[in-house]
Amino acid sequence: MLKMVHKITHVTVRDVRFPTSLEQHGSDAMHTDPDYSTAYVVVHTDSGLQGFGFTFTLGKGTEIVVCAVRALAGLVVGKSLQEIVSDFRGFYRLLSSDGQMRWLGPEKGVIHLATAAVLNAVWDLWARAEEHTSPRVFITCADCFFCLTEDQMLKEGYPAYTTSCAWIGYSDEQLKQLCTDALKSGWTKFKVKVGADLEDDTRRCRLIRQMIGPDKTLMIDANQRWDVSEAIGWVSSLAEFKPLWIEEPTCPDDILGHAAISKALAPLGIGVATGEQCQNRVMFKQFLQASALQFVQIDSCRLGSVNENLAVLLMAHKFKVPVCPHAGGVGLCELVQHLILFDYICVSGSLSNRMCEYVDHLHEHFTSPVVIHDAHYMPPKDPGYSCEMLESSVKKHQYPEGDVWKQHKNN
Ligand SMILES: C[C@H](O)[C@@H](O)CC(=O)C(=O)O
Ligand SMILES: [Mg+2]
Repeated sequence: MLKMVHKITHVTVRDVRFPTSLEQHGSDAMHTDPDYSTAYVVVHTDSGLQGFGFTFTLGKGTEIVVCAVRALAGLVVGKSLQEIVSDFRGFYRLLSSDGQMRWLGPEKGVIHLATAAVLNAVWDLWARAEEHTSPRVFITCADCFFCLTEDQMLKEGYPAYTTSCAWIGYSDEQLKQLCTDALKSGWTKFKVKVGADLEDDTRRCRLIRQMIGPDKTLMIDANQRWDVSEAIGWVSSLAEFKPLWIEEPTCPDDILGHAAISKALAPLGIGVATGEQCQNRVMFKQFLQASALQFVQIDSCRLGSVNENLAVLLMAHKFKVPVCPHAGGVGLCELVQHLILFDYICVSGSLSNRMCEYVDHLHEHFTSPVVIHDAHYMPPKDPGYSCEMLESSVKKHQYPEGDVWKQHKNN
């Protein structure tokens, strides 16, 4: 129950970019020079309470999302938090179904990323107003509270896998060193980027499988590089390394293509995972209906914030398909940990074949960074949705005027 009304007075948005491409962090077969970035939103209220939110992008293009957030801001200013949360579905529709702006989507692309950024900030505001972490707010909303599973999360955390060892632009030496370090820190599940060159993929997968041994888990991620038949052939060639899944084997919109790949790879024991570029819940519904994926990868900033992610969690549960969220980028781990805890505590109650991605970059820029212990996400403790960035980091990385970018231009 909200103690105050919290009327939204204005919304600010900034283009914040990190030059991750310089060291090839985040690189894959399709995104060879990603600069991890956010369109960073602050929702200001008359009570002084603020909500922080963002969506994730790869550098160029963030300015377009910033424009879209500005266009949506008019729908938010003047509303009170109380009004919003008493009909959150109505508020979601207001943002996603504006008579003129919905032509830009609907519920896909830049306008949907902007919707996610604004709604993430509103969820953060709500959780702060309730002085809870977001899972607690979701749990309250869902009217369910399973002490056992919650206690287990507090003690053990939620299982994670790492993608940080094997970005496609990393050398074999780097891969070996990072994998050695990760094994020492207790990681048991590893994702390798593939898809540009089969010989390289074979060498890198062999290297990592040799290092982690036969019992640890390996996943591969092609980031949409192939067509359907190429995907089947390429992944079959890598089957000897026993990947649990092939992620984004082909165009993320090709639902029937994913179904064909799933069918072809099932006898090899390899599942298909996708979702980080799945536009909305309607597409997820069809992926599930067509048995086109075996692992659902929700994304806290691609879908329309918590609202749409909750819908996908429920559908995945109905279809008995495990959810293994996409995270990483900048801030995605911070947000998605809330969603996955909610999924375990209130929806699935299962850890079977489930794990959340973790990427070890840029957490130091957040006021409440994720806590990883023994390859598990430990539940967040600070009130909010963990979206707030350090003001000093925002100023330094704001594009193009931040010191980091001024310096970059001069080099
Ligand atoms: C461009 C991003 O780094 C992308 O490669 C991330 C991704 O596919 C993943 O984390 O999975
Ligand atoms: Mg991926």
